[in-house]
Amino acid sequence: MSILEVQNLTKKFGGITANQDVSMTVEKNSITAVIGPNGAGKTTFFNMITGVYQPTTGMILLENEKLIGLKPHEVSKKGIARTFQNIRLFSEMSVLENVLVGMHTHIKAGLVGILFNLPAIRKEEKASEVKAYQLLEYVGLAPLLNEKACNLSYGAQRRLEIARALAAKPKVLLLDEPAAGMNPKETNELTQLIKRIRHEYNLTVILIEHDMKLVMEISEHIVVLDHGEKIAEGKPEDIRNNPKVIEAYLGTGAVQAG
Ligand SMILES: Nc1ncnc2c1ncn2[C@@H]1O[C@H](COP(=O)(O)OP(=O)(O)OP(=O)(O)O)[C@@H](O)[C@H]1O
Repeated sequence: MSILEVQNLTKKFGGITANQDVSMTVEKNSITAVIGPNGAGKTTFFNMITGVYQPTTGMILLENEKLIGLKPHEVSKKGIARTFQNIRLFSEMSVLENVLVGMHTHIKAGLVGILFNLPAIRKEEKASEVKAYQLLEYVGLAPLLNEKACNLSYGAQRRLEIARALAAKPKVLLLDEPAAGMNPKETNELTQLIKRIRHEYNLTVILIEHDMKLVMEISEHIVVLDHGEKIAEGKPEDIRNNPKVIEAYLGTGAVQAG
């Protein structure tokens, strides 16, 4: 059963066509990778799904509901969370506070309740802290809950971003280059974490990633973009041997030459 339908997405920035007529169907509870050379249009594609950019043309449906026209926080409320290529944590805030920020879409307290410190609000805050702590335990960061985010190692910051995204209780989680800058050990831990999250949070995961080992190990479905267009899609074994894909990565003539 599909959860996300992307139909004929095109995005133009003036004379540049960043995405041209890109379609994709994402199965519920699956892991899909979006790959392609630098500048292929991958981040633009994520930005359209998450409401950062509106497509020039095309349609996006989450469980048959249209997402076109929604702002990023509205898309998040519908159930799509993401992490960013360049880590976007609140660096001066604690690890726990960063996760609490991710929960704000689900906290019911109104301004009046917060201002007057009502008991019901205090109870809700306490419950949020417990949930945030559980998420930190899950990603292995509980011992560091009071540490400033900027003091964490690179790999730990990426895991914190994932915990913060999970705090929004998403149905679909988009990860933009989650392994960028990680060493092989951290990448391996991340791979296991993504696999666990998918099962235990009943999530659908879509990731942009340049680390092909991770992509091939983790994905059930791969979509390949080049110059803004989808040039291939399929299972890892099909993509690995697809001449168009090899050519896109290695340059024209590579397939014939190889
Ligand atoms: N806001 C923007 N204004 C103008 N052009 C843009 C904008 N965002 C992206 N582009 C252009 O769209 C094209 C696709 O960029 P995009 O960042 O989506 O590629 P990418 O596949 O994510 O690249 P990378 O792997 O290097 O992150 C590029 O030519 C880029 O310069």
